Amino acid sequence: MTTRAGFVALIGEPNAGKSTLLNRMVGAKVSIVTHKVQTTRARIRGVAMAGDSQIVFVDTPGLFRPRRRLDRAMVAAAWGGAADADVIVLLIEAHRGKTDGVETILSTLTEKATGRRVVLAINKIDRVEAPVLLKLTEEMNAAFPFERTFMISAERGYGVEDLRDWLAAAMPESPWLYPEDQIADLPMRMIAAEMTREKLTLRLHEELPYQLTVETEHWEERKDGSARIDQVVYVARDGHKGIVLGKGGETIKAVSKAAREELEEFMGRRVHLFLQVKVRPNWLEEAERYTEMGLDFRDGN
Ligand SMILES: Nc1nc2c(ncn2[C@@H]2O[C@H](COP(=O)(O)OP(=O)(O)OP(=O)(O)O)[C@@H](O)[C@H]2O)c(=O)[nH]1
Repeated sequence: MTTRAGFVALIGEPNAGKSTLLNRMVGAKVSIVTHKVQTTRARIRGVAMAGDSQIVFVDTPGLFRPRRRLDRAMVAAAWGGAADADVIVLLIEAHRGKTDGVETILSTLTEKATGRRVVLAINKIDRVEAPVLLKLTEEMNAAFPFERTFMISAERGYGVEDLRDWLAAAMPESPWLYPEDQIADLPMRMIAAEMTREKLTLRLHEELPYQLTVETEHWEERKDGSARIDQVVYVARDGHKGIVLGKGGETIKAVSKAAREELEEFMGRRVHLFLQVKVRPNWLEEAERYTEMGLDFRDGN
């Protein structure tokens, strides 16, 4: 079996129907959760399986309305995400047509996405007559060389399968990027890890050890409707462990409580959060240090 896997950046103005479309392509559970993510930080919005292809949809938070400095950084990151994607899908609304917002996106695409695979999806076709749709298609294709144009109604499901199948075939040959049994809760796992990381940052400020990462290792749905979440905070050195734990475990306890409260609010149910701090040295850096000392670490000398 030849498997395919890759990244798709779904871009468009707010309200274009991105969440609705993802719902259709990925499955309700994931998108309901990720709808709120639009305004947060997680990059992966959902993973769709189609035949032997795995399509990973990446988020473009705050792409077109940069207000504050943070937003501008996010826009840059979002474009980074779009530019790295195997395919970019621009979603527009049939009845609103080529708005100012769409024109801004088109000029950014022209500037940053030349040579990329970009397709157009005109959504909400249930709201317009055929001639309007044809005129819009012409107008859009005159403005940018889209590889394909899809006409869809995300809400009613028209044309969504065609788009998904096309994307599936457009993915590069590759092993799957995520194990199938993790796909459903992958975005939630990442969001949960981000929340803990944010609480650590808030608490430690500049003391926050570099190379600190948070991973959600285990996620268990309990019969009583609550979730048990186990996370590991990885630090690069033993000394960093003490900083994260704090005196008598004070810091990690406060972080855990704050993260749990935010998760409970986000998920609308009870959460049991367990944090562990582990040292995971940066092997590459270690290897380089050894190499500098004349030892070839990688050969096991
Ligand atoms: N008529 C019609 N309405 C649609 C269609 N697809 C989405 N909508 C509606 O458009 C609105 C916006 O859809 P969302 O999926 O929330 O849009 P979004 O792009 O994710 O919005 P943001 O999260 O704000 O960026 C909702 O009220 C949807 O019900 C469609 O095919 N036809």
